[in-house]
Amino acid sequence: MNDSAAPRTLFEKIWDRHRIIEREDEQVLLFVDRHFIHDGTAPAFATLHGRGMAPKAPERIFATPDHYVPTSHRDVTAIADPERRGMVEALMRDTSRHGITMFGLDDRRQGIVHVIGPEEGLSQPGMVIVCADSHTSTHGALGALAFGVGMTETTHALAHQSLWQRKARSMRITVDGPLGPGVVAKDVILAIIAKIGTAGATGHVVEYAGEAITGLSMEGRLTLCNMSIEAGARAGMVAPDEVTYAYLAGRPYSPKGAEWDAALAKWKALPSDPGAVFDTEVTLDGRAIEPMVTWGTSPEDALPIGGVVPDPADAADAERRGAMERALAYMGLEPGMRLADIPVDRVFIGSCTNGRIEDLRAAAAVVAGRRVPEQVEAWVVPGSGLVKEQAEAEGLDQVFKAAGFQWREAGCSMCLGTNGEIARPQQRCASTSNRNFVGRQGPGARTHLMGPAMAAAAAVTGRLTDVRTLQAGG
Ligand SMILES: CC(C)[C@H](C(=O)O)[C@@H](O)C(=O)O
Ligand code: SF4
Repeated sequence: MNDSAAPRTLFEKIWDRHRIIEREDEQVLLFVDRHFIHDGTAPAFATLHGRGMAPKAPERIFATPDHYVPTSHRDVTAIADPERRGMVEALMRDTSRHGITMFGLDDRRQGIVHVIGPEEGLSQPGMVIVCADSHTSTHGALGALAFGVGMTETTHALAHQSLWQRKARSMRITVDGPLGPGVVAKDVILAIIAKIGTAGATGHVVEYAGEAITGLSMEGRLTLCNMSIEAGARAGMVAPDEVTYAYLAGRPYSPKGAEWDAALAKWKALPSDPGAVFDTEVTLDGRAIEPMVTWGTSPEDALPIGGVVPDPADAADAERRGAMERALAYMGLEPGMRLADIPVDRVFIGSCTNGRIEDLRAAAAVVAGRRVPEQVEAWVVPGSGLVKEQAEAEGLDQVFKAAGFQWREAGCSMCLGTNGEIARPQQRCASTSNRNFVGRQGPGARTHLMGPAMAAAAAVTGRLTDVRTLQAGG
């Protein structure tokens, strides 16, 4: 406990509460409240078993298969590729051997690990949360310190329910508001990364603040924190507030009754104190943010949809010019082309960035009464089985299917394509995921990142489109 009077940040408060011991080299052993695992975690269990060890606190570990699962069916034994089937089966074996809660393919709660943690109420304010996955930053939206770890650290976390960490620097990104009509969390985070770059937050834990942030729903905050890692941050977080508490109330693993009241009292003490000092401060004007799309092969290659493909000749230096030239060659784009003239072949609405119910509602609102042109293949992949169920209860699946979309089962799917669901070489995909790297959605596949309503607009027009032109007409 640290009761010192010096004002502290949210990050510092969580850090102080979880320190066990500190080494001479300043590494701190941190207690881990929650450990999420997915179907890529088998190597950590293999190491553990090789040493004759077992997880220390199986009740703090929660598992779901997401990266290797098909979204065309739910039958593990029918996964044709033996390696992919093996990854899912390994998770089933490892979790059942150690009594770890598993949301398997036969469970309606299965889904992308970063969707189901918040959805189940497992991710809570003030927690330290880890997972062998870079987008663990997502859970910071609840006011937790959540970060991705490698396989060695995962093994350590399984064995000891703690982790050696060096304290990161703190950064506050303040986005003043309000946001304009049609501008969503995805646009905010793409605008932030376009401004500070993919290394802009390296070595930092980011706290997002300002009217544009506090005005976001919990789902918007999850989208925002999800992509913190694309700015190089160790973690991203939003201070817990009434939005957070309303989201968590009544979720399956949220505290109940007197425990809820006690938790709430603790959570309310978490937000950064007035006068708390951050190592780095960044400010953006939320009113100036417009619907964004990426044109290149890095999340920082993002521009407002009203813009044109940039000219490498205008680059600040030779290195940037080279990178832009390579990106444009890969993307098959010419400088000066209007972004809104770029045709798409595929549309992917899903992922841990934008596969939640509000994302599907926003997309369906644009799709309703419209049709996907024949040459476009459009998919909706709900982030979890419960998101899918909710969407179906609201009739959203019918809206998508009537427009010509495929309505799929939950998983990572085309975000990364480790389950085999990829775009073909040179196919251009409007995608609500978080990475547009070379080959990310398949060898030679070209990814344009954007928000869910923007992806829906691309689906029904067959090209990148300013969604506001469709929304204005109702
Ligand atoms: C497979 C996994 C380790 C990886 C990650 O760490 O993020 C994946 O989820 C991704 O999005 O690229
Ligand atoms: S949806 Fe994409 S970004 Fe998220 S965990 Fe899966 S592969 Fe990674």
